[in-house]
Amino acid sequence: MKLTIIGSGYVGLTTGACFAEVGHHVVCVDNDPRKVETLLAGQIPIYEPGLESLVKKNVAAKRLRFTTSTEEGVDHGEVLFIAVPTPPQADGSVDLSFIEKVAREISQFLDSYRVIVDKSTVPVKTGERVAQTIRRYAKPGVEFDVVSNPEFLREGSAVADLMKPDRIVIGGNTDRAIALMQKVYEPFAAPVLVTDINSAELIKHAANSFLALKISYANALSEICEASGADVIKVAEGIGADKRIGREFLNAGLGYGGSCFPKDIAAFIAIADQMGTPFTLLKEVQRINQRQIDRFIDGIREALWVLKDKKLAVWGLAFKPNTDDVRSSVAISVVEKLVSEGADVTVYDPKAMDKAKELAFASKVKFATSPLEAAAGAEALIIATEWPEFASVDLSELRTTMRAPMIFDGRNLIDPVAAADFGFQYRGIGRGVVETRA
Ligand SMILES: NC(=O)C1=CN([C@@H]2O[C@H](COP(=O)(O)OP(=O)(O)OC[C@H]3O[C@@H](n4cnc5c(N)ncnc54)[C@H](O)[C@@H]3O)[C@@H](O)[C@H]2O)C=CC1
Ligand SMILES: O=C(O)[C@H]1O[C@H](OP(=O)(O)OP(=O)(O)OC[C@H]2O[C@@H](n3ccc(=O)[nH]c3=O)[C@H](O)[C@@H]2O)[C@H](O)[C@@H](O)[C@@H]1O
Repeated sequence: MKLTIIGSGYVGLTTGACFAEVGHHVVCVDNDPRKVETLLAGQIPIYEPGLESLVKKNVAAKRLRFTTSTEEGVDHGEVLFIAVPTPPQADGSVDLSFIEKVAREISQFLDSYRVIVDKSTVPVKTGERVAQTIRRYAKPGVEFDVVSNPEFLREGSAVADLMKPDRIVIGGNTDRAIALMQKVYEPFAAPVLVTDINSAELIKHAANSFLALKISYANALSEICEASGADVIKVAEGIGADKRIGREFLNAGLGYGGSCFPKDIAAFIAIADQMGTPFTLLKEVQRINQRQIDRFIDGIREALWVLKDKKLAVWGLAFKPNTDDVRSSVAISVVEKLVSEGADVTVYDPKAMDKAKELAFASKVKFATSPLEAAAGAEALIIATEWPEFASVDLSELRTTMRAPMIFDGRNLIDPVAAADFGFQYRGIGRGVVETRA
């Protein structure tokens, strides 16, 4: 099929490449000329495992191309996917101006039937607004349908998630549009759930909120574990073994971050308020998430006594491993907090340093080229992102290079007993303080 993706970021580019991989002919549109130039030059603007080879292969096979022209995209695709940003506003509600703009742009070039699919994460009832906008600006009589097809991929495993999704949700109001959407997804051999548009939109916010709720549940447990001397990892294993609960997303840590959970939970709260059905449970989820980072910083301050002029190493800047994405990264919030209290911070991340260097905090920290270089002379090490490379650092070398042996492990990455054996004082999340045994 001929498909168009409007917005070629983390979601649009990966989706476009995966659609091309299963045989569709895909045009990816982006209104950022620099991004399109980069893509046309054969480079990938983001780090996502497996994406570069997929893009190159499908560009070479002439199933994937890039343009800045929405007109070309509308002309090409029988189905037009919208994958533009839906950022938060100050009050938590979504800024839908990118979606509205694309709807107007599409309507300008619409000559014959198209399915216009919202893949961006949007509040319930956005589809109705998109249809209304296109109807208002398009030529009279031109036919189209609007569909909601939320995306559930995770950064860091986006290609795998797209190629083998748990489910595909198609929210549509006409058989014609739903049939075309089923054809798009046929090659993926995944379970398809067909719903009305409003339900599909709600599924996305409800799914992300539930995952965030699971994380906050684990984080709330971590506090009781610390107070009682229990181990949150064992508790998570114990409850997660029940299939009705499941072990995934019960990892206590610094709280959820990234470009999606914080904004989507705020957006769901805002739309529920607007509907007159306040979702107060989610406000508690947010509160626990904030409390987790505050407690972590309190723990560092309590252990180190004074933060001013302390030489600290921070491992990890990305909001999670296997990505270079630093948007709303909790790791960066931790660094900013330490810097604001006068600490002398050196940071290292395997993939996210270039993106981090573009942010305001960058001028106030030093960037190292390896985990051990970051830790050289440090009076404490803070682990903020659970990159596998950090788990394999030689603890004996780490001990030798640091000035004082303290590890604050915000992601429970290091084995506390091993750390203690090598002479460290170790503080994880929900696992108490383990004193040095060396
Ligand atoms: N990043 C993720 O893991 C996931 C994101 N989502 C949702 O997908 C949407 C997009 O997110 P990302 O891909 O992360 O954002 P992104 O910022 O990486 O990409 C969006 C792209 O849209 C382009 N764009 C903006 N306005 C445009 C226009 N008028 N015409 C053409 N291109 C335009 C931007 O230049 C940018 O390249 C958001 O609603 C997000 O919540 C959903 C699932 C996963
Ligand atoms: O809507 C979205 O954009 C996406 O948001 C999340 O994906 P993503 O943000 O890429 O990453 P996650 O793996 O979900 O992690 C989000 C945050 O939660 C944290 N997390 C995750 C799991 C856990 O057990 N504990 C925990 O603290 C991570 O460190 C990270 O900061 C969802 O998992 C995707 O299904 C969804 O499509």
